Amino acid sequence: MAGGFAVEAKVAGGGERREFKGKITWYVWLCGIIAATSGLMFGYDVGISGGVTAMDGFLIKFFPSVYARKHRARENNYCKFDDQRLQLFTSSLYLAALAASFAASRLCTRLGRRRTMQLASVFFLGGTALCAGAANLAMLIVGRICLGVGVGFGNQAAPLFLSEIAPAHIRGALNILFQLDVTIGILIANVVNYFTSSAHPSTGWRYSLGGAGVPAAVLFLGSLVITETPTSLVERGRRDAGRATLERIRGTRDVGDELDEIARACEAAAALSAEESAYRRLRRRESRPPLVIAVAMQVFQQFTGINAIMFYAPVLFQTMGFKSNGSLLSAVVTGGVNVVSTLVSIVAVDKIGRRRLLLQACGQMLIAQTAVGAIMWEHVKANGNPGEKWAVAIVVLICVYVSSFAWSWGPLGWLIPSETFPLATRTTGFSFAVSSNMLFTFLIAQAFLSMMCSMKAFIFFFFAIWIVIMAAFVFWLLPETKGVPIDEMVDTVWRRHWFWKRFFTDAGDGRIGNC
Ligand SMILES: OC[C@H]1O[C@](O)(CO)[C@@H](O)[C@@H]1O
Repeated sequence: MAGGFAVEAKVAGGGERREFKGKITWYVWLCGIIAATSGLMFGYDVGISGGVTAMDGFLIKFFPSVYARKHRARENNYCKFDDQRLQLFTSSLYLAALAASFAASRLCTRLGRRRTMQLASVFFLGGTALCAGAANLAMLIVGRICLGVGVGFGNQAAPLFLSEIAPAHIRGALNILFQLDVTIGILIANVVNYFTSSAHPSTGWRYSLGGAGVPAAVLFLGSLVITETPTSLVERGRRDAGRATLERIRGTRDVGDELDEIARACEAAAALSAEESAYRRLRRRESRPPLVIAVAMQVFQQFTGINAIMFYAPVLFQTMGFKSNGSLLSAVVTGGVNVVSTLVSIVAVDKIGRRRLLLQACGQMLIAQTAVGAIMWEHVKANGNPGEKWAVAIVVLICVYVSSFAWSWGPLGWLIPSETFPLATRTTGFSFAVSSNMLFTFLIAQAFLSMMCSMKAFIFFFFAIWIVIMAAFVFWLLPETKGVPIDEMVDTVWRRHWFWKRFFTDAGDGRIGNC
C-alpha cells in the first residue's frame, strides 16, 4: 500500500523549493475514506427526498391534497407536485445547512475538523430518528432541520480535513473522494427508494428516511478511529501531537520539514488574524478574486440544474409519463452514471486540468438540456406528455447531461474553492463556498416544482442559458490551477491573470498571500 513520494513546497518568503518525505500510508486512506462518509450522508439526503415525495404512502400521510391532485386527470401534468409545503420538506434541510455552515467555520478552528465531523454525525442520527418516526409534518420538518445542521457541519469539515491530511500530489484525488461519496449516497438512496416503495407501499418512506442513520453511524464510529489533522493540532498549539500525527499518516519519522512548513503557515495566519479577523480580511480588495471564484463555482454548479434532476428525477420522470416504479428505476440509472463519471474526474483532473473539464462539460450539458427541452416542448404544444417511448430518450439525454456534470462542476465546485484561498482566509473563505452551495441548493429545491409548473418545457432552456453564461465565465475569468502549489496561487495565478491582476498592488498582496 505504501509508496514513497516527495512533495515540492515553496519555502516561506523564499523562492527555493524543497521536498517533503513520506509514504502514502493505509492510514491516510482509512482517514480519508471515513471522513468522506460525510459526503455519503449529504448525498443520501439529496437522493432520498425526491423518491419519498413520489411515494403514495408518504403523500397520503403528510400531503393528502398533493396525493389527490397527482391521481386526478392529466391535463395539468406539470403542476401536480407544485406545493410549497412539499417543497419545504426537501428544502428545509438546506436552509438549516446554510445557517450551520457559518458556525461550522468557527467550530472547525476551535474544536478541530474531527470533532466537527463527529458533531455532524450526532445531528444526523437525531434528525434521522425524527424523520423516520415522524407522526406529523412538524416532526418531519424538525428532523430535516437537524439533518441540515449535520450537513452544514460535515460539508465544511470533511473537504478541509481531506485537503489537510493529503500528501500534496494526491490532494485533488483525495478531495474528490468527498464528491464521490456524495454521488454514491445519491445512488444508494435511489436504490433504497426503489425497493422500499415496492416492498412496503404505505410505509416504505419510513425505511427510506431511516436509512440515513447508517452513514451517520459509520461516521460517528469512524471519527473515534481517525486522527485530527496536523494543521488543526498545530493551529491549536499542540505541535507535539501534530508531529506524532504527521509521522503516523506519512509513515516516517522524517517529517520535520513538513511540520516546519505547517507551523510557519499557522504562525503567519495567526499573526494576520491578530491584526484583523478573517472576515475583515476577506473584504479586502486582494481577497476578491478567490472569493468571487469560490462563490461563483458553487452558484453555477447549482444553476447547471443538477439538483432539479437529483431531487426530483422520479417526479420529473412521472411527469413525462413513466409509471411510479419506472421513474424510480430511471433515477437509479442516472445515479449510477453520476458515480462512474465522478471516478473519471479523479483520474482526469490533474492531467486534463480544471478549465478544460469545465468547458467540455458546458458543451455537453448544453446539448443535452436543449434536446430535452425541445422534446418536452413538442409535447406541451400538443397538450400532452411525452409518454414512455420518448421518456426513454429523455432518460438517455439526462444520463449524457449528468455524466458531464459529474466529471466537472460536481467535484470542481469543491476542489477549486479549497485550493485558491491563502491559509489566512482558507476556512472562512471556504465557508462562503459551502453556504453559497446550500443557499442555491435551497432555492432550487424550493422553487423547481413551481418553476416546472409555470415554465413547463422552458425550464430546460432556462438552465441552458445559465450554462452559456458559466462557460463564458470559465473561459474569461477562471484561471487554471492544475499543478500549482497551494501556497503559490497569488504569485503564479492571480497576479498573472489578465483580469484579476488589477486586484493586487505590488506591495500589498504578500500580506494575504503566501504564508
Ligand atoms: O452529484 C450531484 C450532487 O453534487 C452536488 O452538486 C454537490 O457537489 C449536489 O448539490 C448534487 O446533488
